Amino acid sequence: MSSPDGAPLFAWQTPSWVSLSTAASQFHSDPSLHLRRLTSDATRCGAMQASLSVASGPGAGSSLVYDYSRQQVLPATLEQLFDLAEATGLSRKVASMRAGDPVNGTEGRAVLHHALRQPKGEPPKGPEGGRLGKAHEDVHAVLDRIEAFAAEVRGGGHRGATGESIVNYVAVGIGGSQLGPEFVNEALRADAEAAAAAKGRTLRFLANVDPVDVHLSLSDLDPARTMVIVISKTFTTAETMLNARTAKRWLLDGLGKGAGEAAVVGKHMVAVSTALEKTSAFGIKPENVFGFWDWVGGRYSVSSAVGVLPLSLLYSYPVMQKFLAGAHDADRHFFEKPLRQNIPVLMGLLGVWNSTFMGYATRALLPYSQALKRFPAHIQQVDMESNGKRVAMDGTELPFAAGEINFGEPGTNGQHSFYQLMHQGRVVPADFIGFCNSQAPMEFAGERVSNHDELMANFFAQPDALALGKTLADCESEGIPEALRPHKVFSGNRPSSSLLMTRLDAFAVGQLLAIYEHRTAVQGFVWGINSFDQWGVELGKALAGNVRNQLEMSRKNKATVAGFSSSTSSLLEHYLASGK
Ligand SMILES: O=P(O)(O)OC[C@H]1O[C@](O)(CO)[C@@H](O)[C@@H]1O
Repeated sequence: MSSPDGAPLFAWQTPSWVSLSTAASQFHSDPSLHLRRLTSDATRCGAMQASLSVASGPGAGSSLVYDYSRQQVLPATLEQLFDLAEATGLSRKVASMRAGDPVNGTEGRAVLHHALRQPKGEPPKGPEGGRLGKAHEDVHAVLDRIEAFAAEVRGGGHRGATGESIVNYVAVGIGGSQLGPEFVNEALRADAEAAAAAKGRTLRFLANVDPVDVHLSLSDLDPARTMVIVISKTFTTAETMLNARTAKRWLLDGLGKGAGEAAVVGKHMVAVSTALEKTSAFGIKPENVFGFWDWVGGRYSVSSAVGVLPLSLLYSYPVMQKFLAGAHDADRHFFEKPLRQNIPVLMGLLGVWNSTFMGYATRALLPYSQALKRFPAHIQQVDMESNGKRVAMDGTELPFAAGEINFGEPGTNGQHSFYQLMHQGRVVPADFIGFCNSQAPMEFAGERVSNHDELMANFFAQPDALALGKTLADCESEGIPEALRPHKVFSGNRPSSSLLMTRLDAFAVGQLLAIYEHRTAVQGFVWGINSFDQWGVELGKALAGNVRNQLEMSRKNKATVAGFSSSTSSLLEHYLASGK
C-alpha cells in the first residue's frame, strides 16, 4: 500500500478510515440509527446474510448461514468497509498468504495452515505451484504416517512395553499445542460416528505446569495402557518440557523395572514437533515423531499433526479426514468468494468496525452447543495472540488499539452468568453460533424430548433482546411499578451476528475452525499488522527464567533474593519463607 508519492500509506491514513470514523460518530449520536429501526427494514436484513452450502462429499447437504443484520451498519457503512479493505490491499494480502509468500515478515515465514487441509492428490495450482507442491507432498507424507500409526495402535499392532494394548492417550502441550486439539476433542465427544470410534479409549490434555494438572491427568491411568504424546512446535516450551520429563518418569516408574527405558519410551512416547533434533535428544525415536513446518503457527496448528495425531488415535483417522475436508471447504470459500459474500471477510470487517470505529473492545463468542465449550478458549488464543499488536508491519506505532478481547461460554449457561452486563451494562458485540440439529437428539418411549428446541429458542431470542431492548413505554404498558421501571429498561442497540449451521460433525468443526482463523487474518491484514508472530509472550518467559534461577539458588544455598523489583522481592521472600 502506498500513496501517490510512493510513501507507505497506513490504514489510518486512507480516506475510508476518515469516513468510517464519521459514520461511527453518527451511529453513536443519531437515535434513528437504533437497531430497533434498522432491523424493521426487511430489505436491509435480507441483504445482510451470506451462506455456504455443501453439495457433495463428507459435508453433503449441510449449510451455514451467517446473518449480520443485527450489526450497527447500513449498506453504505458496508461499502465504506469494503473500500477500506481495498485501500489496505486485503485481496492482495490474502492471495499472498495463499501463495506462500512470507507474510509473517518479522520471522520471514510463509503462513500456510490452509495447505494442511488441501486434499491428497490435489496440489495447489498456480505460479507458486512448485513451492506449494513441496508443502503438499510433505503434508501428505506425514498424514499417511499418522493414518498408518493410528491404525496400528488402535488395531493392537503397536502394543505397550508389557504387551498390553494402548487405549489411553495423554497429549502434553500448551497454548496452540493444546487449545485447538482440546476444542476439537470436546466438539466430537457426542458426535455419533466419533463417539463410536472412541469407545473404550480416553484422551487427556496435560498443559499446565501446575502439579495438580499432572496429578489429575496421570494418577488414575495405567501406564501399561497409556501413550504420552509430547506436542511442541519448538520443543523448548518450559511447561511442556517439564511435563514431558515428568510423564517419562511416571512411565518409567510404572513400567521401567522389567521393560527397560528404551522399550518404555519407544512404545509409550511419541512427539509432534518441528524441532526433530530436539525430539531425538529427548530420546523419542525418529519413527515416533510426526513433524510439521515453520509455516504453521502454533495457534494455527490444530490441522497439522498437532491435532490430527492425538485425535486420530482417539477417533480414528477417517473421522479426522472429515475434519480436514470441512476446513478445506471453508478455505476455498475464503480464497474464492467475492468479498461481499465472503463470510470470514464480512466477519473480519465487522470486527474492525466494532472495535476500531465503534469503540467496542470486547467480543463474546456464544456457541449454543455444549460440545463447543472449548471453542471460545481456542479462538481467544487464535485472535488475541495474533492481533494483540502495537505496531504496523514496518514497526510504525499504531495510533489505535488493534485486537479485541475475546471471551465466551456456551449458551444457555452464559445467560445465567455474564449476559446481565451485555444487556444492561457495557456493549459487547457477540457471535451467536447454533445448529439446526442436535448431536444428541433424545427420545423416550417414541416421544421427542424438546431440549434442543429449548436451547435454540434462546439462541434465537437473545440477539433480539440485545438489539431491540425494551423501552420505558414498554415497561409502562406492562404495568411495571414506576420505581422499578428504570431497572427494567433495556436500551438495546447492542450488535451481534448469528451463525446457523445444519449440524455439528467433524466436517462442520473443520469449517468453523477455518472461518474463525481467516476472520482473524482479515482483521490483521486490514489493520496492517503482523498477525502471525507473538513477540509479546517473550518478556514474561525471560523474567520467569530469572525467578526460576533465584528459587533454585535460594532453596539450595539459601541465597538472598536480589535483582528484582521491590514488589517481586518482597513477595518472593514471603513465598520462600512460607512455602515448602
Ligand atoms: O508448541 P510450543 O512451541 O510448545 O509453543 C506453545 C505455545 O507457546 C506460544 O509460543 C506462546 O508462549 C504459543 O504461540 C504456542 O502456541
